[in-house]
Amino acid sequence: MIEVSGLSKHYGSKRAVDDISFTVQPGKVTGFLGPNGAGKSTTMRMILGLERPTAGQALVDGKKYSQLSSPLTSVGALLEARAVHPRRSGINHLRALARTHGIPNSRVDEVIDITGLSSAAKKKVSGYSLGMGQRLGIATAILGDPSTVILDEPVNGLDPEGVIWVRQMARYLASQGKTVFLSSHLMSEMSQTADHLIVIGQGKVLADQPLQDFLNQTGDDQVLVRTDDPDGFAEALRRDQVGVNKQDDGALVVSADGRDVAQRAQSQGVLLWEITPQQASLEQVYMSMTSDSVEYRSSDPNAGLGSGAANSTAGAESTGGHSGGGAHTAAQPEATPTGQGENYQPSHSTEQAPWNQEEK
Ligand SMILES: Nc1ncnc2c1ncn2[C@@H]1O[C@H](COP(=O)(O)OP(=O)(O)OP(=O)(O)O)[C@@H](O)[C@H]1O
Repeated sequence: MIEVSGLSKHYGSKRAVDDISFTVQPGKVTGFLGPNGAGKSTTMRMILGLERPTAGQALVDGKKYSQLSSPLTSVGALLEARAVHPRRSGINHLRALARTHGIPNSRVDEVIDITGLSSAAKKKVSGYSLGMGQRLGIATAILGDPSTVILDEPVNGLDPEGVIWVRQMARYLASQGKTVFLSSHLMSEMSQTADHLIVIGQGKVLADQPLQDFLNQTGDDQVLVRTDDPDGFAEALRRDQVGVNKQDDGALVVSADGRDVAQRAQSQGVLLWEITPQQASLEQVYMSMTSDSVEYRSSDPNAGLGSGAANSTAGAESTGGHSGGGAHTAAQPEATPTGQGENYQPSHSTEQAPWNQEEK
């Protein structure tokens, strides 16, 4: 479990993280969501003892990171900084790390298998693709079979297969009772992975609730209706100043609640044979929630095109980029106490590894 209370981080006058409190529960995937610059990485770095808070504290299983006697077996992390020697092979990187905690080489083989790295394990890390680097990062994070796993933007830049793999891995770890804390600025990804969402914007917590509750925060009521006379009904609605959009298949999406639409249809003598409430997409709810806290905004999608210069104001929803600029790779915090191998207790077998199976 992760407990964050009154946590702040100021860089000069910049409040990167501004008095936030939340708890990340075990047995769930908790998505940590926010636009670029919202404060996600800074928060994660404070949880991992890589950044000193200006105020407040972050505890993992009741202790500050620096107080954990065997960090690798308590909390595993994938951060953005590249912490692997490029000329070292993946397997040697893992073995070296394992030795610091008395973790047997058999566990190294196990995580290589779990993460699908077998064919690349003996190759130098410098030759790894982004996806392979992410797999090695996750192998590093789970090496000590920790009860808490923190992944900062783990799907950034991955191909669809890699994205599905990370998703399955996160869900599997949660199903094993682990605390899984995953950051992303991609709503679509979170909607398929997380059970619980913590949304952050400009260093403040904007929402902390189950995914379903988040989804239920629909803004304006909208219903999809079907009728034999979509054009006539749409015209009548527009005359009454009710917003309506006709879809290619003839369905109408009407900005009103179902009862109102049914009454209007009745008064017009129009037969409706479908009325379906429309749930706002996670994207819509998120965009409206964070619209005031986007640090980098591009109002015109064509802005900068043709100038020959790269547009530096990347939109908050850009899928492949990251304000940090670099690829996300493994960063198990290196400053870890050593020689605590007796704490290592793998809790699960790698047989039938679900993350290596095809998504149904
Ligand atoms: N070392 C630092 N010095 C000064 N400002 C910093 C530093 N680290 C982060 N910031 C600023 O703090 C804010 C939060 O940054 P952070 O990287 O935590 O955001 P984020 O939500 O992880 O964003 P992203 O998705 O772009 O990584 C940003 O405005 C960032 O520019």
